[in-house]
Amino acid sequence: MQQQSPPEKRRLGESQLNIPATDQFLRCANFILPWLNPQELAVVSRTCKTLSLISKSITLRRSLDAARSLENLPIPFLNSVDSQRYAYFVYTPFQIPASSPPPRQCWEGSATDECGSNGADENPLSRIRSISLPGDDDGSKSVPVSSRPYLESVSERGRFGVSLVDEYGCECERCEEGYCQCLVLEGMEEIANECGSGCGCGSDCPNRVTQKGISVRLKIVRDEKKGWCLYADQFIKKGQFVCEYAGELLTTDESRRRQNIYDKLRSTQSFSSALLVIREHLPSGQACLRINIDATRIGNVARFINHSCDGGNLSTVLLRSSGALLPRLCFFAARDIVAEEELSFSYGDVHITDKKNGDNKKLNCSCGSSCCIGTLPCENT
Ligand SMILES: C[S@@+](CC[C@H](N)C(=O)[O-])C[C@H]1O[C@@H](n2cnc3c(N)ncnc32)[C@H](O)[C@@H]1O
Repeated sequence: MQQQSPPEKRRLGESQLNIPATDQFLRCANFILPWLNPQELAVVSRTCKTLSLISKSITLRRSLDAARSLENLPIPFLNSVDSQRYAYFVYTPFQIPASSPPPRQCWEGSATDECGSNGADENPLSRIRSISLPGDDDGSKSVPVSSRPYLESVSERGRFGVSLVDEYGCECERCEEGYCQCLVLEGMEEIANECGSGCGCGSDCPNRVTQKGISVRLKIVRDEKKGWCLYADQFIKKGQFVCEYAGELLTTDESRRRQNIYDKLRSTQSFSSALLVIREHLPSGQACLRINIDATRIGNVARFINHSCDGGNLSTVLLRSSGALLPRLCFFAARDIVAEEELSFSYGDVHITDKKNGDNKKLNCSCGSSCCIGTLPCENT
């Protein structure tokens, strides 16, 4: 009688058993460790030499790209000041709805290629006259927002985008650079516009400058006084798009709740927050709408842009694209910027005057400009 070959299932099982235990261990470690945060990674690395080596290589690769391959170019961390190799946060190139708790995101070298989903996609917003960026203190800083005819849309850029769509948009098959009805939407004169998901044109439309992601070389450099700072790593021409301020969109109640937590954290440990408040003012001058973007836990490289009392070298533009309901805050070069220059903007011009309660909220400013006031701008959120 002819002997039957063993069933397919059994053969697979046998070949799995043939993988040496060390290989299985390494595969497992390489799969799991990129999902860990720095504290968890440190704990794991103390357990054995192999895990220590894997953790070190993950740390090195993380320091080479803060953007986790989610931008067009890698954005490295450089630190000659202390032992911190990188800042840990979940990366999103776009505004996303608030997420509590923050999702896990695979981060080693190439997040999406090697680890599949990057976690942030598990997470399921006129006229503007001022922006406030509460720092580690309890305050926010108001700055005037300039408006210029630049272009964009969040929703088309992928799964992170907030897709609150209206039906406005051009019907051009191919828009001319700088000329399209989208660039001047009626009743939206205070906000810069660009083509977007409500338009007939495609993603290669020349009037969608900010939809193509970060296209200038940037780096994140550690400073003894200011912490991490965003630097230009190439010449950036005046008017060129640099990046948008991406993070979690919060309700005002939630932004106040988080700011209280951040303030407490700052009083007990070295902690940097990046909660930006954008205020829309009525013609009467009264604030009527605010957009709160928190890049502290989930954000992009804009969270590393520090304050400068002289206004800095970046201008902030509130930008709305056709088809997207909410505007986004985008940074453009306010003048020609040379490589190795720190990127900065003014957090505002409101300073704590309350002598009784204000002192513990005041943060020293180290912008180094000739007009430095000595403390970071702030106001109550
Ligand atoms: C949006 S974060 C900027 C990135 C921050 N340096 C970091 O390490 O994450 C804002 C915080 O950076 C620090 N910072 C910003 N501008 C500064 C300045 N001119 N001088 C000193 N610290 C500054 C403050 O701690 C502030 O609360």
